[in-house]
Amino acid sequence: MEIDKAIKESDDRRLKTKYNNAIYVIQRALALYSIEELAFSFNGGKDSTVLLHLLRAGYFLHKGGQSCSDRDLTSFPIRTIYFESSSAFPEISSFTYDTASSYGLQLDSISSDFKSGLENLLKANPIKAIFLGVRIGDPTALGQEQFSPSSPGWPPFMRVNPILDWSYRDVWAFILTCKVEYCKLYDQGYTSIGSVHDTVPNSLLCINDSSCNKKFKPAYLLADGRLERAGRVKKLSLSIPGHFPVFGDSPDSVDPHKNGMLVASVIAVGDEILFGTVEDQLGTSLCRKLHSIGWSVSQIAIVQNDIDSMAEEVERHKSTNDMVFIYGGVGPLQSDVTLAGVAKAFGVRLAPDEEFEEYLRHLIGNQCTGDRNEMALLPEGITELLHHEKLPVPMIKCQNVIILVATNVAELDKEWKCLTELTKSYGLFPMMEPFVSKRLTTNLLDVEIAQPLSKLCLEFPDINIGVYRKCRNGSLIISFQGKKQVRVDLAVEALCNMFHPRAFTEIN
Ligand SMILES: Cc1cc2nc3c(=O)[nH]c(=O)nc-3n(C[C@H](O)[C@H](O)[C@H](O)COP(=O)(O)O)c2cc1C
Ligand SMILES: Nc1ncnc2c1ncn2[C@@H]1O[C@H](COP(=O)(O)OP(=O)(O)OP(=O)(O)O)[C@@H](O)[C@H]1O
Ligand SMILES: [Mg+2]
Repeated sequence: MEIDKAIKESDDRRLKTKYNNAIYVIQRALALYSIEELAFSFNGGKDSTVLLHLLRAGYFLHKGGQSCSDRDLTSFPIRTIYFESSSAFPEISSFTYDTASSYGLQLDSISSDFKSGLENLLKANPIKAIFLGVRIGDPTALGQEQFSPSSPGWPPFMRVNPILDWSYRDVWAFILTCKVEYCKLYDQGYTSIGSVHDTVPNSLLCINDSSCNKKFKPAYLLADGRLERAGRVKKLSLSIPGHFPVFGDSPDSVDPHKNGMLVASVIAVGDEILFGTVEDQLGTSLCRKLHSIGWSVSQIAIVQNDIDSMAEEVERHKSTNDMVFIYGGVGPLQSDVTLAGVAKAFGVRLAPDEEFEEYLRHLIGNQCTGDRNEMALLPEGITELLHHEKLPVPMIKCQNVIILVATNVAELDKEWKCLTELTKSYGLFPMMEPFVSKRLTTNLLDVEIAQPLSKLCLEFPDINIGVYRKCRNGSLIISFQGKKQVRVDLAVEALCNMFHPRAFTEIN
């Protein structure tokens, strides 16, 4: 069997381990179910292409056919299902059909949606388990194991995921080592393929030539596999945390989300802040930075070094804010609970991350007394590492939660600069229209201005009007913050018109 031979002859130890594990899962499935009870979900994508070859190898080895050649396997007995769609790329469809015919697959093309297609399939056939090319990191892989029953509400079958623990790099290592054919779209910059409506070439592979024509490098050259879905076109939607809207023009409500405003929150982690031993300066600095890119901040929370408290806080913040920034509690100490708290909030495990381990290897070399693998544990399937050449360790992004490693303001300044540069290249989060502000000072009493200000707030819901004083008996300072200069000016003018001409003085 050529595949098995190619892997055995390769000196890529990691690939051999991944291959052996996948073959083990396939052989378990072949032992547990009869051939008629199994199906393979194939759609011509790179992951299902890898799975096809693993299944052929696994079936072969299961049959004890070590000495057979590829050509002996002219037909493959596991029923193959393809959910055909009119919005699939023609290259994907034709690759699927061509591959099916080259490898003698019994292809069932299903033109209904996944759920009803599966219902009919299961009614008409004794199928009990379906092989899928799902990998950790795919949005649909959350919470799945190598054998996972279908979700509630889906027809009952076992999902078998032999390549669940494979990374993007592993997939390409397999394809290139075994020299198997793949859909040509992957040579044109596509790195993960959905429908024609939601997939474009991955801009991280773009090469601009002298004639300004866009060209793309092949998918296997993508350096950071976590960004394989960067070519999936995002569906913008208002009011959903983590989904970034385009800034709206007509603010008409006090809810910042409804105003098209993006809202962040900040979580500081550390008993030392709560003991009062250490003064938190990063929170204030971060608010200022977020404000400078037009984001509003809903809350700064300080959390003790405790996984459950951390998880509860993250869970609350991530569902009500577009972005959550966390600092503190990252490292190898027993008090460093941030990553475990984030993993718990998302309901995923902490798992060793090969790439993060590589960073640690460079950073701490042989000084590590514990298992570096254990130190490189990150929330599984939801983590992106945000590398920047100026940072020794990447920042960590888990969906709409960004974990910063800064421990003081100077480090935060540097990290923020890197973050905004990365944002410009990869669109981590949008830079919004900056706020404009005006401040007035007055010797009027708070009881005198309380009512007029309440009225003003109702009249200008798009302007944040705040009042504070620097000492109990000092003058009042009134601040106006908004996105449109003309609205801020109008609010200021409206307030001034309610009192005598010299009641307010503008300050910087
Ligand atoms: C054979 C098969 C079985 C599936 N089983 C489930 C399931 O049990 N639960 C579920 O939520 N989605 C299931 N899905 C849907 C996938 O999780 C996912 O939505 C789909 O593969 C790709 O989705 P997209 O085209 O919306 O990106 C299944 C899909 C296929 C092809
Ligand atoms: N239309 C479909 N028909 C049959 N199986 C499908 C279909 N869409 C998805 N699948 C199954 O779900 C798996 C995961 O889909 P996913 O899109 O993540 O991977 P892929 O299509 O193989 O590769 P890529 O990530 O490059 O698109 C596939 O490997 C395949 O097993
Ligand atoms: Mg796909």
